[in-house]
Amino acid sequence: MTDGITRLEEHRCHDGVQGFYEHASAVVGLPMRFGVYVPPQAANGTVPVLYCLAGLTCNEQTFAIKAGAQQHAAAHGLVLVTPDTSPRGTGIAEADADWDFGSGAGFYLDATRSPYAAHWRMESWLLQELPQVLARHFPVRQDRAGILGHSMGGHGALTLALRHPDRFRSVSAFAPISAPGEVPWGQKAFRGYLGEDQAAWARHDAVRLIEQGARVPPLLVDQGLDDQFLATQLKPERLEQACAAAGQPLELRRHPGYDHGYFFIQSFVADHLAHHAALLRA
Ligand SMILES: N[C@@H](CCC(=O)N[C@@H](CS)C(=O)NCC(=O)O)C(=O)O
Repeated sequence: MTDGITRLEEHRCHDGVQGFYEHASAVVGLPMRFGVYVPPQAANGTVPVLYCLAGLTCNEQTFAIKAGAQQHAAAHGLVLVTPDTSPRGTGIAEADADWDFGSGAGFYLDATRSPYAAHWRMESWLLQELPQVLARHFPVRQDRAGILGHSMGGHGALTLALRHPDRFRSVSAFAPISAPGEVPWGQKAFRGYLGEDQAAWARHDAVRLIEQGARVPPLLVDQGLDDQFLATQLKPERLEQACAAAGQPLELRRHPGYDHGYFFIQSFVADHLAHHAALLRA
């Protein structure tokens, strides 16, 4: 333990440090893990922070290991934070039954339904508690935060930014679940975590939030056209329609031949880091 966080691993990486940490989360009521990449520029003072949210079945290591983002964070002087995707070790047997719900599938919201409400408090952890932990232990500028995510994490990046526009200066996504209330992954999660209240679903649905007037800085979204989840779960055209109708700036790039995985992400991650750096360092 070091004043509230446990250091699990640290590795030199592109002249900075990639670490993985755990802290006793009061909000979640369990230990929570996260990765932090500190770029070399942080030796001279605090730098902007970019939260990187991963998808279903992932944890705090997945984006850090597979996306290849550190070299670009080192070039731009950004701290990268990779939170775990759900509480772990909750003792709720049904939470480990499916790969697309429960453990590894927190959907970046606070559950209101039993038994999940006790620990599935990902939004409060990410917005309230984790930033304070980061401020105490890492050289981050609290007033310069961006957020990106992949798939379920893309949903998280879009909805957290739309719900808390004062907190994020830059937003982007890879293959996000754009309209969770309309697709099986999102419907299963919302039913399990929120119940049948459609108004509650809408508060965590990027398309619905934009339709209802929420706005964020210009969005960058990349989507592979050979993504096996494109038509059934992701529906980028719904995001495109909502943004066009609302006047929300969106650059949606469709890439022939790319699938859903991290080889797609690492092919375009440089553009995302540049997008965030331009807005965070301005
Ligand atoms: N387990 C699912 C796939 C889950 C999946 O593709 N997860 C994505 C996020 S939604 C991911 O990033 N997986 C981890 C990886 O590719 O390393 C299946 O078998 O269809």
